[in-house]
Amino acid sequence: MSKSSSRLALIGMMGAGKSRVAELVGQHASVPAWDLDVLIEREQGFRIAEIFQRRGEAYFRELEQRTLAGLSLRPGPFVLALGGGASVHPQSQKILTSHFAVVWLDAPAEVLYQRAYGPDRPLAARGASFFETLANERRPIYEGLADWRVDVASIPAEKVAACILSWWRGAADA
Ligand SMILES: Nc1ncnc2c1ncn2[C@@H]1O[C@H](COP(=O)(O)OP(=O)(O)O)[C@@H](O)[C@H]1O
Ligand SMILES: O=C(O)C1=C[C@@H](OP(=O)(O)O)[C@@H](O)[C@H](O)C1
Ligand SMILES: [Mg+2]
Repeated sequence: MSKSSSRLALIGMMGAGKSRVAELVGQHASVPAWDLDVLIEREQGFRIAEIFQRRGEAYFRELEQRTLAGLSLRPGPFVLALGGGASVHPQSQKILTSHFAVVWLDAPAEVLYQRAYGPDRPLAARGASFFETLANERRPIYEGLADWRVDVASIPAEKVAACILSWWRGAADA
């Protein structure tokens, strides 16, 4: 791989397992695992749903972009779970393309919705039909950014993490 592969970014729709799998990859590879949403919540002192409610989605998207830009300056190795919408911002796409090995966790929208539905995710709370439309809109973006895609529909998070780690090690050696 021509770009740096010492920073690994997990992208994909809500419910794909990015947060859980990043933790597992971090543990198995003995590298730090960061979660963009957690970093934003810590910095802001509010949960994501509260940030959406108080400041709106556009404000949250700027926070995602700024936080990702900050992380891209940190030396690797580390693994980062993005939020599902964090790879939509054009500036974030540039950062991902130039500073990260990018893995897309993919599954059909129905599967992801079942996993994502709940009060913590304001956009999943808008219902299955909105979720599916959003997933279809974002699909080409994830596809364009990904160095590798993994189908997470019917394999457990532990196995997803093992597959990704093995791919990452291969990418680092390439
Ligand atoms: N491969 C998987 N198979 C089944 N459930 C999973 C898998 N990966 C994650 N989950 C579960 O799905 C939910 C969403 O996972 P999470 O890591 O928060 O996803 P994301 O960060 O992509 O939104 C959690 O309850 C998690 O335990
Ligand atoms: O897809 C999105 O727009 C969002 C995904 C969430 O993260 P996960 O993908 O980790 O659930 C979180 O950033 C926020 O609720 C918005
Ligand atoms: Mg997450």
